[in-house]
Amino acid sequence: MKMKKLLRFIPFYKVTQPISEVMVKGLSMDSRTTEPGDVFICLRGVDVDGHRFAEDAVAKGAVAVIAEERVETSAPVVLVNDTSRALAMTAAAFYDCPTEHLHIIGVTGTNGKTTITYLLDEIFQQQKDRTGIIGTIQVKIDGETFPVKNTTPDALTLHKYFHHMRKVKVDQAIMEVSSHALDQGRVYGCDFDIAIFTNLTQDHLDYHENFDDYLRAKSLLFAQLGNGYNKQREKFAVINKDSPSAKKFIQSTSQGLLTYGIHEQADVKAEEYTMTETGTSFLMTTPIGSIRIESPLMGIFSIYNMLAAAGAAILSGVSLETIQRSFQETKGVRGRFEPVREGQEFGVVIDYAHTPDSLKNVLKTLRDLCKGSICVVVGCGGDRDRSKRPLMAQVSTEYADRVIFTNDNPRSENPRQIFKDMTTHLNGPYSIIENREKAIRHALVQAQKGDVVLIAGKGHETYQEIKGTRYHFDDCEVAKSILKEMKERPS
Ligand SMILES: CC(=O)N[C@H]1[C@@H](OP(=O)(O)OP(=O)(O)OC[C@H]2O[C@@H](n3ccc(=O)[nH]c3=O)[C@H](O)[C@@H]2O)O[C@H](CO)[C@@H](O)[C@@H]1O[C@H](C)C(=O)N[C@@H](C)C(=O)N[C@H](CCC(=O)O)C(=O)O
Ligand SMILES: Nc1ncnc2c1ncn2[C@@H]1O[C@H](COP(=O)(O)OP(=O)(O)OP(=O)(O)O)[C@@H](O)[C@H]1O
Ligand SMILES: N[C@H](CCC[C@H](N)C(=O)O)C(=O)O
Ligand SMILES: [Mg+2]
Repeated sequence: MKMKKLLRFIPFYKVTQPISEVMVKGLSMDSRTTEPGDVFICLRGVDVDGHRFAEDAVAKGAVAVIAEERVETSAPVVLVNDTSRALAMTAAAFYDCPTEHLHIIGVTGTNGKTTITYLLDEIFQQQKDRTGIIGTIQVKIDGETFPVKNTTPDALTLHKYFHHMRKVKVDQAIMEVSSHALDQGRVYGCDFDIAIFTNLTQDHLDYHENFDDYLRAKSLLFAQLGNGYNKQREKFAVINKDSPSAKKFIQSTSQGLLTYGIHEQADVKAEEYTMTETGTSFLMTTPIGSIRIESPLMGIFSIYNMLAAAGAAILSGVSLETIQRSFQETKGVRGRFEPVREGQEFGVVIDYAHTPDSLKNVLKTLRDLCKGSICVVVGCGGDRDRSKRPLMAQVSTEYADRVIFTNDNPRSENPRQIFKDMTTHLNGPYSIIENREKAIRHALVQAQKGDVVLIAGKGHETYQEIKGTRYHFDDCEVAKSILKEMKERPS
């Protein structure tokens, strides 16, 4: 592709050398993986400034550099005012604007994003649509899976996946949009057709300065709705009306609106809901009619997730009967309220709750269902929001009968410091067993008939990151093997 064509969506830029003869084979934002013929884009990162690596990239064969300031290099430099946006715009140009041709649903909010994307995946697959999912667990395009580094990939990787989705004729692209991604412009220029807001509670205050900044980042998805290249299709925001932040999200968009909720007046609403040990039941009222939903998914938070998914599905033309069937047959999502059954007389649940609000929701749900006592095994991630640690610890002692604090992913931090942050002002009994396997074993061995053990925080994760190394660790696998051992050698 000609350099000029690559730059066609960037409204104005300056060049240090003529670029009319420059031919581009690819794009790179990382000098460590730059290949001959690439254009290197210098991003101002959270940790380092990519401008420092322009020369390295050119030495590796980059034919031009896109930067915000002059950099010492023999290759032509294109000067722009914002390289994050330039990355998104050149990625769109290079991959021939895939988002313009795809029907894309974006989901944002503190909790529920992964679950909603999988609920939508199941709904669309009921009607034999081809789907593409991008999110925390993996990228899955028409059944083919790819591992992920981030919940929302950088703009370049994202456009590669969108391009692939277009090639394999995906009907519905469904993706999670994190606040980091919105703040860093990873989805800038993506032409979302539907944007879903789940809820906003505390998380990521290590990255965002305060709650308002976190809210502002999340609301960018709605503020940017309709800014894409395709003006033909109507865009919609799907908003949880029961969230205290609903009004701010509604105000941030000028596009179509569909609301959902349980308590407030909303377009898609759950009424007459009941919970049992086998799931949830409610009457779902919608602009196209009412239908009874029976689902194996547990907890009020699951009803919210179903309402959000139903809202987006209705806007995408799916019938209520298809939605009903899908919610009834759902397999749930890996690591989200996932039961582990090895014939034991007590319940074991694996859940990805790693925020105060999600932990509270899951524990409250268990409290409503469990006749015995509840034991929680939980920790807090290192190099992440420190201020959520005491809150998660407090929720644990408040809603569980037995509390075992253990390692999550300590990352570069000393686990003792994490436990200290969790427990300094904590009332109520708890124990600390640093080794996660030992903590799970302790909880399972102590459990009595009718009790429930909740293993929280890591859900689907298959690793534990300690001091820069990722060791294989899978809560479900560990719990299963201990339960099997207990069955074979009862004490
Ligand atoms: C803190 C954070 O968000 N970091 C993200 C960010 O990286 P960064 O800005 O720190 O990059 P950097 O290391 O400073 O480098 C700046 C630039 O220099 C380049 N570079 C760097 C070194 C070098 O030798 N050569 C070189 O060219 C880099 O490629 C980059 O372009 O941009 C990268 C590309 O998009 C992300 O992969 C990376 O995510 C890291 C791995 C991360 O852990 N992020 C988490 C916090 C995150 O984003 N989480 C959300 C989900 C949260 C949730 O919902 O719970 C997510 O979407 O995953
Ligand atoms: N609607 C909801 N409201 C509150 N908590 C929820 C909701 N849905 C799920 N949860 C809780 O949050 C946990 C994470 O759910 P899920 O993975 O769907 O969220 P996410 O937004 O994708 O999280 P992440 O930001 O880590 O990717 C679940 O395991 C459950 O405990
Ligand atoms: N997307 C979240 C996941 C947290 C999961 C938890 N297990 C942890 O490692 O803190 C984050 O990166 O903050
Ligand atoms: Mg997720």
